[in-house]
Amino acid sequence: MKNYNKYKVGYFPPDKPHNEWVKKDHVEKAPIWCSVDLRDGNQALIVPMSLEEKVEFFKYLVKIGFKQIEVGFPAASKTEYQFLRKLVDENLIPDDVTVQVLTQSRKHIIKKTFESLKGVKKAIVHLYNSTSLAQREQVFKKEKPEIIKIATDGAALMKEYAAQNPETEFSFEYSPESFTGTEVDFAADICNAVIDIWEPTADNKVIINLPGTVEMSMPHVYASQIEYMCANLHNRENVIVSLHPHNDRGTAVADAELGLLAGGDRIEGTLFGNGERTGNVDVVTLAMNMFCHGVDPQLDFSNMPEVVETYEKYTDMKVHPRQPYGGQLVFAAFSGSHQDAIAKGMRWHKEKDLKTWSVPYLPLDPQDVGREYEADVIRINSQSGKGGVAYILENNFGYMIPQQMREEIGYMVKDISDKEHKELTPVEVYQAFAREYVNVFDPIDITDAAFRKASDFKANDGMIADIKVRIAGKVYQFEAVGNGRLDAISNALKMSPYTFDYKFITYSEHALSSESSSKAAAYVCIEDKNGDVFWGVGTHEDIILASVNALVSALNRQNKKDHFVE
Ligand SMILES: CC(=O)SCCNC(=O)CCNC(=O)[C@H](O)C(C)(C)COP(=O)(O)OP(=O)(O)OC[C@H]1O[C@@H](n2cnc3c(N)ncnc32)[C@H](O)[C@@H]1OP(=O)(O)O
Ligand SMILES: CC(C)C(=O)C(=O)O
Ligand SMILES: [Mg+2]
Repeated sequence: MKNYNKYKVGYFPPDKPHNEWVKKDHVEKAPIWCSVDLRDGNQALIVPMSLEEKVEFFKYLVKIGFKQIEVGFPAASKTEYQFLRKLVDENLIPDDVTVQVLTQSRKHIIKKTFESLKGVKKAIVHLYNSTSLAQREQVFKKEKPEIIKIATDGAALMKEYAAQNPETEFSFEYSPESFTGTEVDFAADICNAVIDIWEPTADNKVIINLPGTVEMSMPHVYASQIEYMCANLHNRENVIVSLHPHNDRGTAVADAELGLLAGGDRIEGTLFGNGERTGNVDVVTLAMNMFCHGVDPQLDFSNMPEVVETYEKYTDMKVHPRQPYGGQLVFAAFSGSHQDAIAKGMRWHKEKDLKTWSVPYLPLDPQDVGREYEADVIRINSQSGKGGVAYILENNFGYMIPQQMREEIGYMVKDISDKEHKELTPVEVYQAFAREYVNVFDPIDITDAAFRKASDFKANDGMIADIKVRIAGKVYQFEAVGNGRLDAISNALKMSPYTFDYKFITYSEHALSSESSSKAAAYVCIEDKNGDVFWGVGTHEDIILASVNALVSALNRQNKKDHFVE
């Protein structure tokens, strides 16, 4: 590709990173979560949310469990301002939730921001100014001390306004915006200058937010920057280090996870990663990654379909079908070997009554996020296999297909999908199976069967079958003896003028639990003299008649109509 040499690394990692965090292998506790859906997410929408939409989305974020929510940039627009006023005036902010607002470090904007907060019980005021080399040179055209002054002037002003509004419990947050393109020692200097003005205490900590405003490096570099900041911030014990990764390189989640290992305490992100350009870090993925490591994320995504629906409704964005945890297809297995392993894994878990989850190919139990095994997991197309088809027939329709029969049904079903070039629904799978194997009564149909004990028969369970059978349109009556009812029927059928060349290979039966509790299903396999096998399935309220139907189905599959042409 041309022009690669137009680019160079634009970040400044610490000279001697300790990278101690590498020794940890997972995030051990939930961070403080702050949703920025209503601010960073909203400012990136083609049409930002209306006031009513923001109110509804706010309520939903509260329902999920966010305790800190950045509700907007009140100085930006009337809607933003009025939205905050509505939350305050109509008492819509629960006592355990703190709203956060963003402000540039400019006098009139800070003033307006504090006005918008009048009467609120608790609030985080979030101040930012850009600190990167590129922004200093190209946008602000200022040297480092002047950039520090922008931050400290704003910080001092915020302290004044807060003092004038003692009815509100204010917390302060500062972001060296464009942190990832800022020399780490300068980032520490500017943050420390702000911290020194705010003088945090154990009762009133400040938040230093270190944004990956533009994601510029590999995640371990961002984490080493976070480690450096944690080691060099003044009054660290009274500072909450917050991370705000964006996803320009597609690794925001990794930035956040490694950043937490490196000392971060708090995460700012959005549902499904909505936000500027490629988005903010996806809080759903982050939280669910913790969940799948056995850590309570302190956010509730147990009804993921509802989360997706709500997100799509208010942002007018779509959740990608392969979006981790939330996408429509993230639990779906179309391919045969995956289906086989999942079906066996699910059975294993059920039989062993396991308390921890380890089903192959399913890192998460779909039911834990409100998804269903039947509809979401095993799906059938031309890549599917016998295990998947058998799973569908058993779990959706109650047919426990014998092992030896599965491969034949698997190929029959996937051939249909291949020919029609489409996914088959469970009902279509069942219909194909039923059409081909179950109660096939043409050209042979036993219309009447009666049994009586054969008193002179040597075997204890000797039976006589008296059957009426229609074969290719003609009706016959035969009577024969056998060592059981099915054997007697088979022998009676062999009395017909047509040659039926077969021997029994296998027979099995079970109650059909899902279709009807009073029905039974029977499976018969017969083999001709060439070694070709024919399966048939029978269902009936009477288990004996189910087995008769299975035999007749197998015979009909062996002997098509042309067999009976005289
Ligand atoms: C990474 C982020 O997401 S940061 C948040 C970004 N979000 C938004 O900007 C959405 C809301 N913003 C707005 O509605 C508007 O930008 C407002 C109302 C805040 C300000 O509007 P305006 O003053 O008309 O315009 P604008 O934001 O372009 O201001 C640019 C000026 O502010 C300065 N400026 C920009 N950001 C900051 C900052 N954080 N602190 C101090 N000054 C700043 C610029 O250097 C520029 O200065 P100049 O006038 O001397 O050239
Ligand atoms: C305002 C800041 C925190 C921001 O959104 C960013 O840097 O991405
Ligand atoms: Mg951002």
